Amino acid sequence: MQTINHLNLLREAVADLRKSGRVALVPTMGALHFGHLTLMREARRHAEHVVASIFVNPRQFAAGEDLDAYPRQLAADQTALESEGVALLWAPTVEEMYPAGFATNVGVSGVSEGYCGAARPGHFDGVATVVLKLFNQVAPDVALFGEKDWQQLAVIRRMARDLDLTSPHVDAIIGVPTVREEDGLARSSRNAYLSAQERVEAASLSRAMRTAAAEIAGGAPIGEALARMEQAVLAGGFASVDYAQVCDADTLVPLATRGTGPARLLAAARIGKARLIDNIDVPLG
Ligand SMILES: Nc1ncnc2c1ncn2[C@@H]1O[C@H](COP(=O)(O)OP(=O)(O)OP(=O)(O)O)[C@@H](O)[C@H]1O
Ligand SMILES: CC(C)(CO)[C@@H](O)C(=O)[O-]
Ligand code: BAL
Repeated sequence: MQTINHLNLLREAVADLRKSGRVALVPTMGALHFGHLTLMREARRHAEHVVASIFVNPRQFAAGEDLDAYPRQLAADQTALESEGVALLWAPTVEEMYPAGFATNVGVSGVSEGYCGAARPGHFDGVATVVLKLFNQVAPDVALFGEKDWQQLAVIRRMARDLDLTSPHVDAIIGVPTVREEDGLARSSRNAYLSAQERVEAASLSRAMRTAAAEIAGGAPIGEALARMEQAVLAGGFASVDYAQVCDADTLVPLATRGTGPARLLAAARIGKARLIDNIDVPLG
């Protein structure tokens, strides 16, 4: 596996790969875990060559967030990617991604607003800007993202439709189901912030979400099920719940009552130094 830090070298290397097949892009911020590696494996089912990127994107961290503390472990990540058969790692510096004078911002209205967009001002502009740059830099045939970041996936899909990011750039944005620990906790680089006790308590989020989704599917009023869920998450050891909401799975418009289309329960909650997010399907009753 080649690790590349300069855009001109990236373009040459990707052009070489393209001679012998399709290229899949898997963008990450590093500190790789089994969720990421699942994305790499899935990518290999869609293309002959996998390009992974590792870039801790300053523009998607709001003021006062964990940009400096975010785990960085390039050598271990390289070993893991190599063993997954990744062809090329794109690991630009901040200066390479955002040269002096950089002045463009990509904003996606609607789906970016609310939920994590409300709690993290500017976050999804930062995500959309860097993902559009990554698409232009790599020009992949397909790109893969995790459903763990459901709102992020909705933002990227909206941007791809709106900005005509179709072949030969990106003709497929593929969402990969959330990979979980045995106790249900969604795998996340930020789980590394948890103490041993917080790690045990953190499972209460997905547990309470499963209960709420089942209650709603069984006919319970959404507001009441969410109120019980919040109580359970706080009793389980979380300090606060940023949001807990049932919404239309595609548009993310909040639902007060369960309709007939796909619905998703989205939540974010804080425990210790970590702010964890999760989402699950709300099945039709
Ligand atoms: N548990 C998981 N299952 C499936 N995909 C995942 C999982 N965790 C992360 N991903 C996906 O991997 C890609 C890179 O994510 P990222 O590097 O931010 O990792 P992360 O674990 O989500 O970190 P963070 O703690 O910052 O949320 C994203 O598309 C994300 O949705
Ligand atoms: C998509 C992404 C790599 C953009 O920086 C990031 O938001 C992430 O890791 O989910
Ligand atoms: N996994 C989403 C990236 C972020 O939280 O900034």
